[in-house]
Amino acid sequence: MDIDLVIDDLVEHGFVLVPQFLDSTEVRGLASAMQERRDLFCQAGVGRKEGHFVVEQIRGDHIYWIDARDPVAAQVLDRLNELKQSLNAALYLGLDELECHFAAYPAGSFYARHLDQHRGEDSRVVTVVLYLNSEWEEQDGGQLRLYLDEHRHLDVLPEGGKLVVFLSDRFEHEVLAARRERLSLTGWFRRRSK
Ligand SMILES: O=C(O)CCC(=O)C(=O)O
Ligand SMILES: [Fe+2]
Repeated sequence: MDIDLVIDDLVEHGFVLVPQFLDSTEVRGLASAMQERRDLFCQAGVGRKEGHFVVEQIRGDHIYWIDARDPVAAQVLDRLNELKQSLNAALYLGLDELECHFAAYPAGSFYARHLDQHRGEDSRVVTVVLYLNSEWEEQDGGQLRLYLDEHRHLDVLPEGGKLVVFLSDRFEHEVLAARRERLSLTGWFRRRSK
């Protein structure tokens, strides 16, 4: 990964794809570590605090919040934190904490169009999504649909090892239904609270 190119792309477009952030061995390792914890996954909800509900018509994934010290994810968290340092050095974003979870979308489930920033709260600055699906084909579906503007969208196939980075307040996006279980690690670099 050429970090300077990644940052140039992010500055120019507000998003960037890194097709091989992890190699296939790393993807399999992380996916099986994730599967070992499947009993601990909870159905994801929408909204925060009192306004937090499970609504399968909006999102059908199951998630597991990753502790920053969790050895299972140590290597990948190190890599993501390197990316954060570079983003801060180049763009003065003041990114601090990385909040992240594993997500498993059962076949047929999806996440309707949304923005990642919670209403009235702008601490999520940059979204990162890392896919953990070995041998994913076009016909498996499950694309991340990123709405670039009113007229254009980009469909990203959730192929293992691919990282998508985008500005959290800029792009509405959705996850299309897949024909197989779809695995990922999703995170947000948050801004230091003032
Ligand atoms: O898995 C993806 O491609 C995106 C997930 C997402 O939008 C989210 O968790 O907020
Ligand atoms: Fe999202």
